Amino acid sequence: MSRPIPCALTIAGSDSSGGAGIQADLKTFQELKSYGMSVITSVTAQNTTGVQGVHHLPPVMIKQQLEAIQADMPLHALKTGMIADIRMMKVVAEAIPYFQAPYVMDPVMVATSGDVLMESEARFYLREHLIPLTNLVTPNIPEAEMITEKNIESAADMEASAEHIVHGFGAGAALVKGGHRMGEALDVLYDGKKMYRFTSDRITTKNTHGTGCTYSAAITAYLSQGVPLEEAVRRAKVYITAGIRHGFSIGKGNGPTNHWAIREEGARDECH
Ligand SMILES: Nc1ncnc2c1ncn2[C@@H]1O[C@H](COP(=O)(O)OP(=O)(O)OP(=O)(O)O)[C@@H](O)[C@H]1O
Ligand SMILES: Cc1ncc(COP(=O)(O)O)c(N)n1
Repeated sequence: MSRPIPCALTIAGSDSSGGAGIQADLKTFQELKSYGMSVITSVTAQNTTGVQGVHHLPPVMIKQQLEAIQADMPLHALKTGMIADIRMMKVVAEAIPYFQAPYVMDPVMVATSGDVLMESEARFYLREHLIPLTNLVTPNIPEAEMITEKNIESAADMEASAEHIVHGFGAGAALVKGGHRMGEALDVLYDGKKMYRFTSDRITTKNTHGTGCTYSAAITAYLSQGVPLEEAVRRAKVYITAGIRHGFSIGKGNGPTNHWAIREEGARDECH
């Protein structure tokens, strides 16, 4: 019998410049050979310099998109990115259990440019109602600090934060990303039993628009193919590191990562 086609879904905002959000996720799914689907939460007018405008879709339209997929499409893993307010989060929280597929949450709060992408009071809803539904949450350091209300200054603090997100808030696993620290690019994964560290050399570049979206989309793609969590993160780290290394100097601000970079680099394993 032939294997089913791996199907992955992103529930996120649209980035008109194509480097982050829905566009980054679909490019990543495609590159990693999972069939990509999308539920759009908000449309942003955005480029490499920042976010110029945001239009939120009515929650009923988000619900309709989710129902359209539930009614007809197979699904093997899903992720969420930008979900700006509580009304949208409620619709998503109701839908997730019906998919019965691994759920990866990128808790998008603020863009690289500093623009706010989630209402501040929504973070409590996200923490109480969405995090317990996840198989994996992928906060960067400021997001992990926001969730746990504790400062992170060291690698040990990152590990404590990942444990807190799992045991304190009910995430299936937590990947705390160190892109915002100096030194090597260290991420820590805690799966409820074991702690793992993933590191790569820090690349000097300003082209990091969409790194978090792309990384979580790569993890989702691998999970949709049945790859176990730790291995999915390991492979996704290789993918995002290549993407950052070959990022595009386009636009006047922070350029996007390169979603096909892994083809240039081959399967070189760059993370340890
Ligand atoms: N300059 C860099 N060199 C190498 N790896 C990096 C660099 N910046 C970020 N990373 C890696 O990219 C991945 C995304 O991490 P990051 O902390 O940037 O997420 P994020 O802040 O959510 O991303 P975004 O920029 O989309 O908000 C992590 O694996 C991180 O270690
Ligand atoms: C629609 C959308 N979703 C997510 C991000 C975060 O990505 P980044 O932090 O790299 O700007 C973004 N800028 N836009």
